Amino acid sequence: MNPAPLSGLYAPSLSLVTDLYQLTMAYGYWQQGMQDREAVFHLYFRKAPFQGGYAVAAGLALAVDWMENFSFSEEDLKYLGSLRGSKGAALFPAEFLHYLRELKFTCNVEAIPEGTVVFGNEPLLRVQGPLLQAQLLETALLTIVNFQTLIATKAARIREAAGPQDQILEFGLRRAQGFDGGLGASRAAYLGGVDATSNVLAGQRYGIPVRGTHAHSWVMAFEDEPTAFAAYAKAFPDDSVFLVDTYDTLEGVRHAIKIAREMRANGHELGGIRLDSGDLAYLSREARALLDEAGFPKTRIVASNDLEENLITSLKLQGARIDTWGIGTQLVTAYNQAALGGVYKLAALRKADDSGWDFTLKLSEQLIKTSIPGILQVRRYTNEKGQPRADMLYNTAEPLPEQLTLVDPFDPTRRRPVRSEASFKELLEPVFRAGKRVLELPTLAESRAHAQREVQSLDPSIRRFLNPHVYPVGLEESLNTFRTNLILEKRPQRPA
Ligand SMILES: Nc1ncnc2c1ncn2[C@@H]1O[C@H](COP(=O)(O)OP(=O)(O)OP(=O)(O)O)[C@@H](O)[C@H]1O
Ligand SMILES: O=P(O)(O)OC[C@H]1O[C@H](OP(=O)(O)OP(=O)(O)O)[C@H](O)[C@@H]1O
Ligand SMILES: O=C(O)c1cccnc1
Repeated sequence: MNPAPLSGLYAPSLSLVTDLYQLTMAYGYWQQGMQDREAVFHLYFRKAPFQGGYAVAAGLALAVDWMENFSFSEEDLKYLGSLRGSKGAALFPAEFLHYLRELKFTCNVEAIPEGTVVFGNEPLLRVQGPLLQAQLLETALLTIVNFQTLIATKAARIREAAGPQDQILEFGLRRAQGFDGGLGASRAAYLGGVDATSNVLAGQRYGIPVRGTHAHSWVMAFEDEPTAFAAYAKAFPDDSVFLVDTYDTLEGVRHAIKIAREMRANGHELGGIRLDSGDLAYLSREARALLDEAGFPKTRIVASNDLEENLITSLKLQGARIDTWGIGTQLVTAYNQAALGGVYKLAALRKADDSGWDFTLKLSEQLIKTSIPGILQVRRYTNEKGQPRADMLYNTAEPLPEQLTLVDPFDPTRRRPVRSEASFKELLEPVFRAGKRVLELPTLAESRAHAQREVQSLDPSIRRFLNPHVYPVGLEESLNTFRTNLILEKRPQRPA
């Protein structure tokens, strides 16, 4: 299935999904005659979310869709034309609105494919093109990539805790940040490794398998629990999972077994039971024993109730017999980290006389917040098994030296020479050339499979939740020297 647009929820146009300042800057660039100066921006985050050791890149297909549809409709222009400054004059003059009407997307875009594991400071996207256009992409690209990457990473962590065999169902829509948050979260959660969603729109839109059980209200709507189970089994004789905790969980399991026997007599099998409260370790062990004794060793045990990766890990350590995890709130809201702080920074600007590049840098008191100049590529070095060993950021606008050395940008005394025979791949791939898409996008299921391979290829020390090992991401030495000199040049040198 083709990645369908997020558009549609908020018809008719999405090009106004932006912050006002992007448009005021665009007008200013146009007024200055700078609109077509070639610029390079990088989109990257600084720290992996959840105090983890990695992130799973996500959102590219949605970003591509948004960029392909980038244009201002008559309605958009009418609205922009109606905006007034504080003295009552039009914020944007008619000539500029006309310019926006005619504007065609002509940027070059490179991106790291969805599902790839990524680390702090690595550009997930690189946009090169006319300054005004590249600026106008900022907000939407960040909105898409920050949330998708955050949720895909959370899902990958939940997969890590559950292990490769267990089923993971995403149940979060009711707790999501609005319809769009729910839809986007279901997509990213699937990409990051869940098996199915209860979100029907996400199933329709993205081809994600839809699954579910039933609610307490179903049981409460009948005179007793066995009658409710029997009625559900009648409706879905081969697709029933009974929620057993409405009154008394283990009594509920016995009722489920009673109905499962009747189903079997009619040639059907109970799919599973669901536990949604109480001590899930104890109850799942007891439920497993009751089901096994009664001859239902294949009946699955689903658990839900505010679960997340650390709880799953703990339940497994406690010997829980849960094989299917229903995860809602904690996953779709990325409960313990509200947002990924990805940024979009200008890194190069063609000189006004077109004689070459000016590499640009955003200074900060904190070195981690000081940006990296250049037209960057990410090179991933791998070992003989294809496992990532270290990444190198380098400036593609400058020739690479013969002997490559990775330098830790936060501690230049930490350096690693690169063996000349080391295998590597370049992570940023061309997506748009002069506004035309040149990359065939993988399906969501393909990106999901890629994500699982990628996470598995990481050393367990980087995947663990508690104090993960820091994966080495270095600047190529000449880039690091260039950046340090640029920092020294830009930073005011105040006398002591
Ligand atoms: N064995 C366990 N070890 C650690 N945490 C558990 C265990 N069993 C359940 N939990 C978790 O404890 C948290 C608190 O559960 P809580 O007591 O609020 O729910 P409950 O009262 O059993 O059910 P509810 O309030 O939904 O009816 C939940 O996140 C649940 O997943
Ligand atoms: O706990 P989550 O991970 O968010 O998973 C989704 C929850 O949604 C459902 O119940 P709901 O929360 O509507 O009611 P309940 O808490 O009373 O079971 C379901 O039973 C889960 O408990
Ligand atoms: O199908 C389920 O069991 C389900 C769906 C949404 C939320 N909680 C549970």
